[in-house]
Amino acid sequence: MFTMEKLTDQILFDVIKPRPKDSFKGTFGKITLVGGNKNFGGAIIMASTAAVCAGAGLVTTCTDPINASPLHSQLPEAMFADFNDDEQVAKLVEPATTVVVGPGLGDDQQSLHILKNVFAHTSNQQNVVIDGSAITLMAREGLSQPAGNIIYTPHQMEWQRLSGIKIADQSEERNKAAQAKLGATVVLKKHHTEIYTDDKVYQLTIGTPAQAVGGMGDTLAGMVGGFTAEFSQHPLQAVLAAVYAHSAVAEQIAESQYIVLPHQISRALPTFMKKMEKGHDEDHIGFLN
Ligand SMILES: NC(=O)C1=CN([C@@H]2O[C@H](COP(=O)(O)OP(=O)(O)OC[C@H]3O[C@@H](n4cnc5c(N)ncnc54)[C@H](O)[C@@H]3O)[C@@H](O)[C@H]2O)[C@@H](O)CC1
Ligand SMILES: Nc1ncnc2c1ncn2[C@@H]1O[C@H](COP(=O)(O)OP(=O)(O)O)[C@@H](O)[C@H]1O
Ligand SMILES: [Mg+2]
Repeated sequence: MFTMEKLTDQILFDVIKPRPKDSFKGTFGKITLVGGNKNFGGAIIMASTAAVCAGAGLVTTCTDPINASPLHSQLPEAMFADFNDDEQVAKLVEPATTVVVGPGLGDDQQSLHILKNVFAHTSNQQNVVIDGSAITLMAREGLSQPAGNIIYTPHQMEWQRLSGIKIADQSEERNKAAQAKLGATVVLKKHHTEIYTDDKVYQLTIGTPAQAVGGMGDTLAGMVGGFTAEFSQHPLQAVLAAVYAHSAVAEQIAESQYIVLPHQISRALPTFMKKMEKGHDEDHIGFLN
């Protein structure tokens, strides 16, 4: 059987490198995020903020039009599209390095229609991060997995819905078997998140209950999206680094705060990543200091 490999900060140094001088925004990937219905606009805004702050080159957010102004007031770097416009969404999904679908999408008929449209336009060259409502809808409606390098980011209940394994029965063996059936990467979120891949199972050994705040997973989905778009040569490493960085930054913030607001992680990322690009030689004790 597989033994879990514990993730260390080495994954950050492996993935986060100085940017090449001869580069432009296109070098760092295009990401299209789809989600945020009338009630859950915050979820897709948090995911988009994470993607921008993680360094994705071009970020487009497909969401309910009611969220356009809040999105732009929080995050002028992101472009907006109406998620009800099937043709426009298709045009934004097709060329993306990474697609993130699900944060705040909701689970009604409109949400399902939007999800099916996204799934119809992904391709195998892309990373497709499937989170939140998109996982719940896939499970409920029995949707087939779309084309792409698929990365699911379920919490334990979403994983129960998708895999059929009850939370109490979610052992490493059962989870691995379910992952193999899907042929996708599964980031099973909980205290000490586990990442199931074709070859190995990884475990996060950092992270804090100060992260138990709504929007924390939406932020992770945006970071996973941002990292896979930006560090697209090594998508699996990028996923692992995003998961590690998310909790490493949270732990630092939690040293002086009782809870961590998800957007604070995103806003701390540019400074955090600057420290990481210098590699192991530098004194990196206290990532945010
Ligand atoms: N500001 C916003 O707009 C927010 C929107 N959100 C969106 O709301 C939608 C529904 O997601 P939810 O996760 O809230 O609801 P779900 O109904 O999908 O999952 C929550 C249920 O799962 C159970 N559960 C068991 N183990 C759990 C675990 N380890 N972590 C979390 N829940 C666990 C909970 O008790 C609860 O019954 C998603 O699209 C999500 O992205 C949430 O992210 C909250 C913030
Ligand atoms: N007690 C905890 N310890 C460590 N991490 C936690 C804890 N509680 C929640 N988290 C993290 O917070 C995130 C919650 O994700 P999720 O439930 O999808 O949130 P949301 O959908 O509200 O954004 C996951 O990354 C999870 O690992
Ligand atoms: Mg979630």
